[in-house]
Amino acid sequence: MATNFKSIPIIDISPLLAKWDDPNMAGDQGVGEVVQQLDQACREAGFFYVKGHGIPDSIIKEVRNVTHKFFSLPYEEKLKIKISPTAGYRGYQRIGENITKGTPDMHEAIDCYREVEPGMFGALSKPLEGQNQWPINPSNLKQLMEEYTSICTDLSRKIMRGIALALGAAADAFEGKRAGDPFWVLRIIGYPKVSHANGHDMPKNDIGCGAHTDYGLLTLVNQDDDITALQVRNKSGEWISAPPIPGTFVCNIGDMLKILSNGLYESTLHRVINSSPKYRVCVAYFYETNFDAAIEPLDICVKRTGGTKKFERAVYGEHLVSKVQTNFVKEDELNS
Ligand SMILES: N=C(N)NCCCC[C@H](N)C(=O)O
Ligand SMILES: O=C(O)CCC(=O)C(=O)O
Ligand SMILES: [Fe+2]
Repeated sequence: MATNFKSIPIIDISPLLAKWDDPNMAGDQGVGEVVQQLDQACREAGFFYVKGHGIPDSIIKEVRNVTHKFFSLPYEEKLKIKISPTAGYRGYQRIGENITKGTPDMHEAIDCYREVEPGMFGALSKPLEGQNQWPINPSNLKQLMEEYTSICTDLSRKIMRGIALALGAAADAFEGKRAGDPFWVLRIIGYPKVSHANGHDMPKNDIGCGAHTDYGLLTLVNQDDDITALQVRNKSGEWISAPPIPGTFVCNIGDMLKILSNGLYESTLHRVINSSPKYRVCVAYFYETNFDAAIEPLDICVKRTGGTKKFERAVYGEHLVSKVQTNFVKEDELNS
């Protein structure tokens, strides 16, 4: 259950990474300390920073650099990889195209998903079938993002082992049928700088991304290191900033982990407001369960929360598809 946290904890996960594959990891003192910190962060905020993750700073920065380059291209250029339902909802969306709780978000983005081959999960995965649409410019964007995705997948799998232990489950609780073959989402996002019409601050809407929760297990946020824009809601409704801390990722838990933990951990509401005079980018990687996993509270978590299941079983792929299909639908279309 979220608390009235005022800041977001920083966790050095290097002891966990050193032992993630060791059958005796649960008994290791260093791992134990990381697990305890993960548990506290997930209970109190649902958000934490990780350092000691081992991913070279050069890759993290290059990912943001190419993102800046792509978004600075002319509009016609970006539209060459335009998102559409027939492209499996993959590709470029212009500012205001993504909608959160009925309001257009002031961001542009490239949405990428793990490849879904025709018929892979039957009707369930049909809307997302297709391959990612990559721009020709910057020429290294595709290769870099693919490499980055695979690095983030490995890192997330290891962090999830720590989170499994934090819940009192076996280290491999999120492998096998739950998340042994994890789905992933990558969002390459750009938030325009605050606009100054007629010398006044008159942004059409200042919300870069409206309040939402993420859909899966764990999100890794790689944000520009000089702009504070991401905000996280605490229990009393205050918005707590998650300022960039160089060398770290901001991590947060998603809806599937809320269900698995039977509410011991919550997927915390967050939003983005870029009120700086600079264009901001963020590359958000989402580590998810297996696409067709039927997710329900873990027995150990049900026990620890009084013996009653608080959530119905949910199929991750259904949750994702229903979100994706409404993210681009305008209010008037919804009501008609
Ligand atoms: N895959 C994830 N988590 N994407 C986050 C986007 C959140 C905004 C979206 N319009 C929404 O309302 O969910
Ligand atoms: O831009 C950010 O810092 C976070 C973006 C986000 O929350 C999302 O895309 O789900
Ligand atoms: Fe998010």
